[in-house]
Amino acid sequence: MTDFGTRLRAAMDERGPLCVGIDPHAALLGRWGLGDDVAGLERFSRTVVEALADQVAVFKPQAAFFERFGSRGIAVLERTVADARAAGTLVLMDAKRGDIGSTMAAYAETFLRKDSPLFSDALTVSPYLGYGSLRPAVDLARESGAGLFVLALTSNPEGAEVQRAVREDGRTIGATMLAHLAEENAGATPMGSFGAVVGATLGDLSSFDLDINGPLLAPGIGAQGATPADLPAVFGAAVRNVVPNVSRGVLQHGPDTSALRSAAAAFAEEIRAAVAG
Ligand SMILES: O=c1ccn([C@@H]2O[C@H](COP(=O)(O)O)[C@@H](O)[C@H]2O)c(=O)[nH]1
Repeated sequence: MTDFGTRLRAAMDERGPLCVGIDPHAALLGRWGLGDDVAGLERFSRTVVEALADQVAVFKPQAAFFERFGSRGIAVLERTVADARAAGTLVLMDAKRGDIGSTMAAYAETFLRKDSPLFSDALTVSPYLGYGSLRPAVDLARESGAGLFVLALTSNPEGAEVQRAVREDGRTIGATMLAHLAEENAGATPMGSFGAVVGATLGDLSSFDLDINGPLLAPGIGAQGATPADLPAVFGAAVRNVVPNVSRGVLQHGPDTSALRSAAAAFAEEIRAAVAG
């Protein structure tokens, strides 16, 4: 399979970079007139995929909202991933896995082994057991043509306590993660498969080197207060590699398919205008 960085760049060029989250919050299920149950979960996820698959580069299912229903929720997640991929849209599984290396290998098998029912084009991972603990996921992603998004500078205010902590060598933890990713992506064209999560909510990030030759997933637009117009100021020259994520900001317009499509199209247009400068 062509590597994830190449497939993502092609999708971004063709459809624009918007990533829509599939986050079936209980409140959203209620707002859509659905039950907070497995049937509601399935209807919600199906509707989002059918409405938006041709319009977005990436879907980002949030695993937590499926896992809370146990094995039947996981089955819905499997079908959602399969439907999205069959429709030609990339799937970034937001499961934020991270553990000691030997356990990380099992998480990697779940989401990054090609014949797994939850195989996804990319996976979010947490490096806070040490970047090296992610090695089994990096290796399997390379083997499978998949990608990773490593939590570097998250969109929530609490993240700063960890990510902006300064190491003995004077670098912050977040900057260190970005440097690891730049190493993974060295020499890749058109860009590498190993991305960073960097919140769109964070204001000026010019003290960080965001030039990792890989994608930057930017959550925080919409419900968390950031807007597409913020992207150039936050990301500077790296804005070309930004994959902006919107979840509730789009999903709140369902279940009406045309309202979902209009909301996604409006975000996509705002992002296009902001990135074009
Ligand atoms: O730093 C991060 C990393 C991940 N997320 C996830 O993105 C979506 C955001 O949802 P909104 O409804 O658009 O706020 C959600 O799944 C988070 O878990 C993040 O927000 N920040």
